Amino acid sequence: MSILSSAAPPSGYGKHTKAPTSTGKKEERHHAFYFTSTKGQHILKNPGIIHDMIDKSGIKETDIVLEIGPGTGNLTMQLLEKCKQVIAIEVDVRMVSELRKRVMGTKVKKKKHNFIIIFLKRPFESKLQIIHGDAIKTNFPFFNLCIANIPYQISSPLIFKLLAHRPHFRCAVLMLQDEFAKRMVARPGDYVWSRLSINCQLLARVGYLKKVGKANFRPPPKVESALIRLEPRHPPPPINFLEWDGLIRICFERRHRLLQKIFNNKSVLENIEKNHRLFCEMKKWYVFVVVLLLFVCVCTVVFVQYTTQYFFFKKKKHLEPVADVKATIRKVLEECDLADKRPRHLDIPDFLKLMKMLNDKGFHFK
Ligand SMILES: C[S@@+](CC[C@H](N)C(=O)[O-])C[C@H]1O[C@@H](n2cnc3c(N)ncnc32)[C@H](O)[C@@H]1O
Repeated sequence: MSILSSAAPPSGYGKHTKAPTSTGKKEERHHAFYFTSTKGQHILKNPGIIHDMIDKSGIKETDIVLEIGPGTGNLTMQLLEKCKQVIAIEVDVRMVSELRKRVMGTKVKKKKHNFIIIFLKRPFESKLQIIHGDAIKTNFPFFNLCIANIPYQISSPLIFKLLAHRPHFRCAVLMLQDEFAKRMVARPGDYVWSRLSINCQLLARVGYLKKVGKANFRPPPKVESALIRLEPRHPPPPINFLEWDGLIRICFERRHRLLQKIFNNKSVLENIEKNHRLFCEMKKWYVFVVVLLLFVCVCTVVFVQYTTQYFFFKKKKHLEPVADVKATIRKVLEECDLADKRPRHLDIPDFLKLMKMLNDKGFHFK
C-alpha cells in the first residue's frame, strides 16, 4: 500500500470498446485500459445519480470524505468541489494514475469575446489524498462522511469495517447491489430478514434511498443497484458484539425453526455447555486471583482492582455449572416467551433480551 499525492499531466478521454480477455471475460476498454469486472469496475456515468449521492449525504465544506474505489474519478471530482478533503482508496494502480492525471489537469474553458481561453486549474490537488491499496486491508484514517460506489464483492466486510470504525463518522451513502441493500433494510417477518439486517440495524440506522438501473454504469453490471444511507448509532448499544454475533449465528442458521427446537439441537447444546463450563472455571480462577491479590498487595491500585472484581462477581452469582443445560435453556426461552417463536420473526429487542437472560445464567456464545 502506498500513499500517493496527485502529480501528472492531464490525459484525453478515448473511445469505449469491448474486448475479450485472455481469461475469456468481457472487459470494456476506456482511456488506455480495460475495466475489470473482477474488481467491480462499473463506472457511474449518470451525473444525476452522482449529485443524488452527494445531496443525500448532507455534505459540508468542513467534511473529510472517504471514497472507496474512486475509479476514474467521476464522483471524486464532484466531491472535491463540496468538501475540505477527499481520501480515496483504490486498489487498481491504473485507476490511481488516471485519477491523479484528472485532478491535476482540471481544464476550465472560458469564452471571452471571440476567443476560448483555456485555463489549467489545479484547485483540487491539495484536497485529494489517494491511498493505493485494498480498502479491506487498509487502516482507515479519520473521516466524517463516506460516499462511494463500491465494488460489490467487498460489500459485507466493508460495511462491518465501517461500522466498527472509531471515532464514528456522521453518515455513509453507498451504492450497493439492490438485493444486498434490501437485505440490509429488511424488517422482522420479511423473507430476507437475516444476520445482515439485524447486525446492520443494531449498529446503525439504515435507509434505502433508491433503486439504480444497470444503464447508469459503464460497463453495465449484471445486477440492479441501489443507494443506501447508513448512520452509525452513537453511542453503540452497550453489548459484547462477539457474544451477540454468536447468538445471532445460532438463531439464523435455521431461522424458520422454533427457538426451542434450535436450542434442542445436540451440537448447539454441546457448544453452549462447553462454553458454560469454561466460563464457570474462569470465574473460579478469577476469584482465586482476586483473593491472592488481596493478601499480597494492600496498595490502592490493587484495592481498586479488587473492588471492581468484587462488583463483577457480585452481579454474576453462578459459580457452579448448571447440571441440566438443556432444561435450563428451555426454561429461559419460556420465561422470555420466545420458545414458540422463530428467529425470522424476532426483532432486535427480543434478541437482546434473550442474550441477557442466557448470559445471566452463565451461557455464552463467543
Ligand atoms: C464500481 S467502481 C466505482 C468507480 C467510481 N467510484 C465511479 O463511481 O465511477 C469500483 C472501484 O473500486 C475499485 N476496487 C475494487 N476492489 C477494491 C478494493 N478491495 N479496495 C479499493 N478499491 C477497490 C475498482 O478498481 C474500481 O475502481
